[in-house]
Amino acid sequence: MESLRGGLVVSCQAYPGEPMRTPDTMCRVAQAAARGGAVGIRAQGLDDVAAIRAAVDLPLIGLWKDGDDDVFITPTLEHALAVARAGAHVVALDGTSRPRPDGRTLAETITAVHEQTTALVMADCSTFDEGLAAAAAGADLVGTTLAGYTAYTVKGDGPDIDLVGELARALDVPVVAEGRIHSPAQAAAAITAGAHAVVVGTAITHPTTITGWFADAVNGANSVDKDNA
Ligand SMILES: CC(=O)N[C@H](C=O)[C@@H](O)[C@H](O)[C@H](O)COP(=O)(O)O
Repeated sequence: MESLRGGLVVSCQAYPGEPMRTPDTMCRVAQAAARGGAVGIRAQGLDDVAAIRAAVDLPLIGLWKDGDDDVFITPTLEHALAVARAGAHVVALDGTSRPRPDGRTLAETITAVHEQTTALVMADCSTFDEGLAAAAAGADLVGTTLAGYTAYTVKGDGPDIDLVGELARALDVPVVAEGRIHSPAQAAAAITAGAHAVVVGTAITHPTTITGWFADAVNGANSVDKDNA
């Protein structure tokens, strides 16, 4: 936990069907992030977690996205235990108040992870109240990961820095800023707002999206040129 303080965690994830979705590729992306100054890695899936744990000597936040339910980030206790056994130092799981597929409460899930593994738990939340509830349920870290990704939250273009600040002021446990942090300035703003650590994924590790940002800009400039011609 202390080694994450004030630092950058890089989320290394590829999505189903994408060309980079292999554990070896994600492992190399994580190694590259480590060279760039990441203090931690966040990774999805048991194979990626195991591969990165073996190859990268940094704190590892693991998760397992599974299922079609609203709760899809490490949705059940069995998923959480598997992520811990794959080698994650921290298990990230859905920290919202929505019903979980296995019927367990968040508190029951966190307690069982603590009892059965040595892993810490990061609760991925979407609102201030969920952050408070997750800390009360025993989460070791509270993340803003799901802000804008639940039916009752609004997805802005950028990160929810206000939520980061509100949670950091209210909680004793570390708050992790995560979600739509797309620039170094936004990452710095999250730390200034009180985040213990900042997680950046897409803007560092998802070339398809980054390429799209540049392609859109170039295409936009092309049409302005044509309008002016
Ligand atoms: C909502 C959800 O499923 N978030 C996932 C959580 O692990 C990932 O898809 C994100 O890439 C990650 O949170 C990092 O965020 P960003 O890629 O915006 O920097």
